[in-house]
Amino acid sequence: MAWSVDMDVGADGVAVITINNPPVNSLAIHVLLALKEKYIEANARDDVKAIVVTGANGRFSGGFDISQFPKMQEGGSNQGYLNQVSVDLMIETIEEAKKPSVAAVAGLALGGGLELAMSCHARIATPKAQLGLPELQLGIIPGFGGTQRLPRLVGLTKAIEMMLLSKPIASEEGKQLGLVDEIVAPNDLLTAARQWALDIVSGKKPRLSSLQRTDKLESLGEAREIIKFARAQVKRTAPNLTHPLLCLDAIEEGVVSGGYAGALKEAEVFAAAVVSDNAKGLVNVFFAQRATTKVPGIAELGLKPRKIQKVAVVGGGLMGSGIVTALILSGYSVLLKEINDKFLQTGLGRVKANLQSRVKKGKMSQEKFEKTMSLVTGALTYDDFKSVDLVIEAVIENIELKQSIFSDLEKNCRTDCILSTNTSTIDLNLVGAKTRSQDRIIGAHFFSPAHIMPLLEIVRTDKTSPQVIVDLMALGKAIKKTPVLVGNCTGFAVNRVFFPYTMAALMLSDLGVDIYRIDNVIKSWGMPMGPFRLTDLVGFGVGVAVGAQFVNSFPDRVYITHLIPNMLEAQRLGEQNGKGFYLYDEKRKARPAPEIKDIVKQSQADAGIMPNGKPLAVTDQDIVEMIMFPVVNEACRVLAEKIVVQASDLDIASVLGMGFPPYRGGIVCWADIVGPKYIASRLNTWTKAYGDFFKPCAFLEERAASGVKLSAPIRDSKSRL
Ligand SMILES: C[C@H](O)CC(=O)SCCNC(=O)CCNC(=O)[C@H](O)C(C)(C)COP(=O)(O)OP(=O)(O)OC[C@H]1O[C@@H](n2cnc3c(N)ncnc32)[C@H](O)[C@@H]1OP(=O)(O)O
Repeated sequence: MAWSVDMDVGADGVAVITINNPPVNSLAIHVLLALKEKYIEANARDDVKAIVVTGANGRFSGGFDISQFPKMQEGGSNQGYLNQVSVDLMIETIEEAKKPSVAAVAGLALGGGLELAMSCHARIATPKAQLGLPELQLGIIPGFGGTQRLPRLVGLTKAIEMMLLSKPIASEEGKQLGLVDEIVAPNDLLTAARQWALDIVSGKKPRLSSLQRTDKLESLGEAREIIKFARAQVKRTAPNLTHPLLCLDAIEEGVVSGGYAGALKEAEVFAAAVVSDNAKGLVNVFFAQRATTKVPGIAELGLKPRKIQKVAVVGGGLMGSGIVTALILSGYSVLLKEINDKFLQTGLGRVKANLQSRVKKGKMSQEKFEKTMSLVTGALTYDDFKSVDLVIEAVIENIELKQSIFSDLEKNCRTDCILSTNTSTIDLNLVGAKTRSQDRIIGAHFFSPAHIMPLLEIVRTDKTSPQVIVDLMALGKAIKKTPVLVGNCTGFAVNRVFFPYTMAALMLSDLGVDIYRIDNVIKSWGMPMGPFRLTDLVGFGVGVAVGAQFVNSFPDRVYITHLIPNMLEAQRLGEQNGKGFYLYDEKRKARPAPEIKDIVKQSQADAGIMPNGKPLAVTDQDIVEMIMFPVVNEACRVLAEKIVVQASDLDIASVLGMGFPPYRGGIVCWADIVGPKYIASRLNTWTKAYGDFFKPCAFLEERAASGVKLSAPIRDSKSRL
């Protein structure tokens, strides 16, 4: 896209420099260099008294151009001028220039954008501007002086909060804190900024250099305490992350040794953070999230999503009521259909309870609750289905039942109505087998609880029309989900890729490794819960049913254990009845269940796979690898079969669907960082010792041998999509 940095010198002697780099006026290196050039020119020109810097099209700047990070992270380009921006541009060219600068901020001033504004001698903003330093969410730290100037403008406590939480603030709060000097209407922005700049020249307003200020900083002793407290918080809440601590190091250096020394420290730690694995992971997640709707073969068609106004949900169980909740929360009218009044009332009750929990938490007013609830209408027949644009079927996983519902839907809905199913296991071609509407049949696979989990797998068959895909993708976005398009196979993308997660853990238990140790290690590594705690949450009944699907579909690579059936036999159903691998109190807090020792021992004896009958000795790293590498292996199969259109889809799906730690970048990104060669060699070793469950697939072996990343596109295999 065309970019420019333009300068316009007015008769009043103010040079207005405008950054124009759509869509968010990001500060790519070439943009920063052009900005520097304009500043040098403005400072040299006799007809310029002061400078105003602003962004085109109502946005100041979204910060440094994030798309330039991956190349640096792969070593394809060094950081070059990026490391000099803080001193060379922000300090020497802008802040210390003889002519004053004022930032005219509309829309966004994030990251490097806000850092540029803070290098100016004043900031004028529009009421809706958003100001923040969200760099930490990308695994990096502010690198253009933000760690120094923000504490000097708003005080240490608030600055640390804004940085550690990557949380922007609006103009009004900025004004109260001292980050913004004046708020004006958008039409007055440039006039007000020009005037402020001239007032600095004439001495009516002070010329303030943020880096030199100390008036907002706490005393040294107090500042050290605040930083110490923040460090302890980071270590407790994000023990696997180092960049928040690096950020605090830079802040502390500035508080102790002055802003300039702090800026030098910041540049040093910024350079290290940019190439860290956490930054690689989080930057990957940033782009992966935005790439899911750019589907090759569909995006080029230029189809516009049709308007969906009314949706019918068939089935008011846990999933159905969660889906209804997600829809009405985004303002959709919904018909909830059940087979009898009792089930209908239960379903509506669940929707009500979902919303009431928001009211209780203060996230929703009573008035909004009533308005939202009024969007759902109950139905016991298909009489009103002619009025709906989309149906989401969410009944139990029974093929005959789904087939009969879909043939009813075909009879009762308009011919342009989209017919979707929330099935997580059944082949979509079977679901629609008794209809002639295959082109408008599609999977809408929500994750439980559907009104909370952010992922929506959109499953297409080879007959689903592109228009229907575009429509459902748009609906997904409208209800604040990240829609990921996947192909039709057992478990689709997420459940399929993660089925070895539990199986590997079960094998480790049969090998003699303590289940609570396994869960603790996996949790410390970054998953929200270990495989045994997850099994309890999902429930043993569901676990057995889903497990059977995988055993049927992929018999070459399953591990079958007696542990799960034995637990079921002992009436341990998981969270559902308060006892599984853990015991649960009324608040659902889990604690180990010593009484399962015998069940575990029995399973170990039945399996008979412990080396020489003794428990396997493993390190924590072995545990992580023996559980996560089989997951990588299955991800490779999903890539090879083109169940997803791009590796980044699997990354974001693993993060949003399974809670894979985003700072590890998603399953494929992480595997590329660890190295396919290492992963394949470990899997081969375990295959020899424990069988084909671990056997690396052809795709993984091939990529390991060729040195090509797993995430690199596949060129020659037949698509399943
Ligand atoms: C040295 C410095 O300290 C380092 C830095 O400045 S690092 C950058 C710090 N800035 C950020 O983290 C902001 C990141 N961006 C965002 O949070 C959001 O994109 C936003 C709030 C700016 C806009 O959100 P929204 O309007 O919903 O649009 P969104 O879809 O996210 O972005 C629009 C497009 O701009 C791109 N974009 C957004 N910010 C970008 C950035 N800083 N660099 C490059 N591209 C960016 C997105 O990738 C997207 O591209 P696409 O249309 O091709 O997918």
